[in-house]
Amino acid sequence: MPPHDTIRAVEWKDNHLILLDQRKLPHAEHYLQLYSAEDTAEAIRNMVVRGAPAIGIAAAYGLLMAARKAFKQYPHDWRARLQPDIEVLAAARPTAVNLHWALQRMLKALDEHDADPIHTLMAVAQQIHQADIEANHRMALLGSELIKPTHGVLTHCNTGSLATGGYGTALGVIRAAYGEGKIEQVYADETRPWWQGSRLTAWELMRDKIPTQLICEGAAAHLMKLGKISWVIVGADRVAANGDVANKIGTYSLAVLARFHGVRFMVVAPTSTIDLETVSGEQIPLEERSADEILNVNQQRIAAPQVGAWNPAFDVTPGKLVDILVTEKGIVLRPDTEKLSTLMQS
Ligand SMILES: CSC[C@@H](O)[C@@H](O)C(=O)COP(=O)(O)O
Repeated sequence: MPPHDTIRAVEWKDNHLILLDQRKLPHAEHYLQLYSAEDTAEAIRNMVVRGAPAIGIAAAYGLLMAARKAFKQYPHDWRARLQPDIEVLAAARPTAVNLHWALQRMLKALDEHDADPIHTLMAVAQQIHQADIEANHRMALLGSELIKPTHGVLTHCNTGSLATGGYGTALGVIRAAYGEGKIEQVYADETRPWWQGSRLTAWELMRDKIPTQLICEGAAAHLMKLGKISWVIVGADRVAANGDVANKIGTYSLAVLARFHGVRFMVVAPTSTIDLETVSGEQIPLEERSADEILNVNQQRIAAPQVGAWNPAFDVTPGKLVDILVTEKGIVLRPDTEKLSTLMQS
């Protein structure tokens, strides 16, 4: 197996959850051991674990730990006792629908198989985890097939092994296409303010020895104008029924720039990220995080005294700016309500 397959940001071992602390990368590879839903929710909120599929997987294991505890302490009314933990997990971050999708899948399985609930939850959590890894590999093949040999591609945020069960969504496509000799150079946005590009994507790509250059988000238009890239390839935190895509702040700017410059725009996301109950991007809850993330770098204030900051963590790219959506069930050109509903029924 190639080295990138060995990174696991989320692991279940000896009945507890192990998370690679992504706040410390790339300087330290430090793993946290978690034993409760509260600690899991806190780890999701604080970005120990991040990326839509990875937080869904972590939440599933969080719910499993909560159920085991409730079942032991309150054998008669353990389901009711579980409710606060479900709510804490669901509220950890608002935008990635994978979190809610994973919790719903766990609860549905409980309703359908109440004979051995803990065993059922364990099996479903592990299945969610494994299915995500398989979906990544499938999407990598499908996405890579679309790429003709090119000088460069641009990606945003981190969508690799760290953001998923393993391998990655957009980064999985980039890995596969690079492996097939179709990409010479990856450009990665540094992704302010949390530096997912500089700290995480660059770390993953350097481990795989894939030629990568970081750019400031502000350099993207110039990069496109110079003809250095033919694709922008990104992930998603939620795809609404009409094809609108919520993803890391800055994704929308890239989509607008790409259309203007004749660069193609690919979104790579498993079907666990598609939310047919959310009609359009306008209804997607977009997380806003603390102004401190912008005002400070490494806990040191860099902004002038007294100035404030607005820190939206996600934006919405209209579906009409998406050239191709790649899912594990297949690809969708210019996603819209009809195409996504057909895809989800397939
Ligand atoms: C496969 S990850 C897709 C998205 O979750 C990713 O692009 C992203 O925006 C992550 O944001 P983050 O705030 O780091 O959780």
